[in-house]
Amino acid sequence: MTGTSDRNQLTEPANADPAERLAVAGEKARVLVEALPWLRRFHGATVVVKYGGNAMIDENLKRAFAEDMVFLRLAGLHPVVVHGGGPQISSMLERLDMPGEFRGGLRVTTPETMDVVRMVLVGQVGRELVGLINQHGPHAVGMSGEDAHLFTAQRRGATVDGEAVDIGLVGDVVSVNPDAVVDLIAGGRIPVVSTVAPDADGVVHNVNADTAAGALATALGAQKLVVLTDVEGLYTDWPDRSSLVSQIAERRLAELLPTLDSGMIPKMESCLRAVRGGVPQAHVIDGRLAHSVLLEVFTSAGVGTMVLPDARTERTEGETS
Ligand SMILES: Nc1ncnc2c1ncn2[C@@H]1O[C@H](COP(=O)(O)OP(=O)(O)O)[C@@H](O)[C@H]1O
Ligand SMILES: CC(=O)N[C@@H](CCC(=O)OP(=O)(O)O)C(=O)O
Repeated sequence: MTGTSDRNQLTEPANADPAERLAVAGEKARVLVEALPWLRRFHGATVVVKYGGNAMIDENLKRAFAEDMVFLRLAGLHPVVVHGGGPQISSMLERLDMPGEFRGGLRVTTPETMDVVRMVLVGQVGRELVGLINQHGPHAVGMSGEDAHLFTAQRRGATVDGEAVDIGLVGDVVSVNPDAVVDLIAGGRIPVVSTVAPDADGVVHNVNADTAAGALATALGAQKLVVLTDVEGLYTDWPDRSSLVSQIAERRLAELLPTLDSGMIPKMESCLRAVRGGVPQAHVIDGRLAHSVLLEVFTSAGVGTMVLPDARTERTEGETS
């Protein structure tokens, strides 16, 4: 392997002396043993992973992400991938010489834009992820919010400077029928979900992928929601780098939400929705770090920011994964 994944591996120089080789082997064993309690705890658990945006444009990171999903599956967990693709949609719109405006963090979606969103998310980004995962075996099956009533959307607007504005065919998820995802999980597959969704009249809407991931995690009764992004986690006083938090209670996050900038809003709303909906823990982690999902699930220190229900924050001192 090359590039980013290499830098994150424990490498052993070919000419290392025996003492050095023993030290490296000991470190590898320590890392494996550290995973033991987390393997036990999350065996059989459903973990919804939102993969998207800027963490999704590097080829090595994409391959590492696919490896992580297969690793989780083979370790006895049930990963469910919900993917975004904002940058990919924007670059396709640019190639087609079509406007690509965002308002209040959401894409203004005309019927013509919606055709491109659907084509890129379902036909391109979803297919590519499925292909990368399936290089390791017949694991991944792609689907969209349109399949088997998975998501029903309701048109929503955006708020800009306190004013409600119309942004076209953009929806919120108002109901989830997770049966098809549950069937795939029961069959040992890894569902890979693209977030376009029909409204009650069958008109397809563009749904923010963070929002959809939180709704799906709740409907599945997932044990974890993991949202990848392009920063280390949540900063309580962005962009002050000393304000990164490793753990935050639901109530404190709700207070903080109105102060967040647009990119972080749907992610933290999604984590809050999941935790309030019964998901025991939700995480925002750095997708620029190869294998960040494995580090989050299987190491005691974890990575990124963990959102917990208020009742659990005091009990989890020293416990992160
Ligand atoms: N409080 C905050 N903590 C962390 N990041 C923040 C915060 N407020 C705004 N951001 C911005 O949100 C961005 C992540 O959102 P976004 O660009 O939509 O992510 P992605 O492309 O990974 O979906 C970060 O790169 C950062 O610039
Ligand atoms: C309504 C809305 O804004 N939808 C998003 C859907 C994709 C997405 O959410 O992608 P990321 O997770 O990569 O940002 C969009 O059109 O860009």
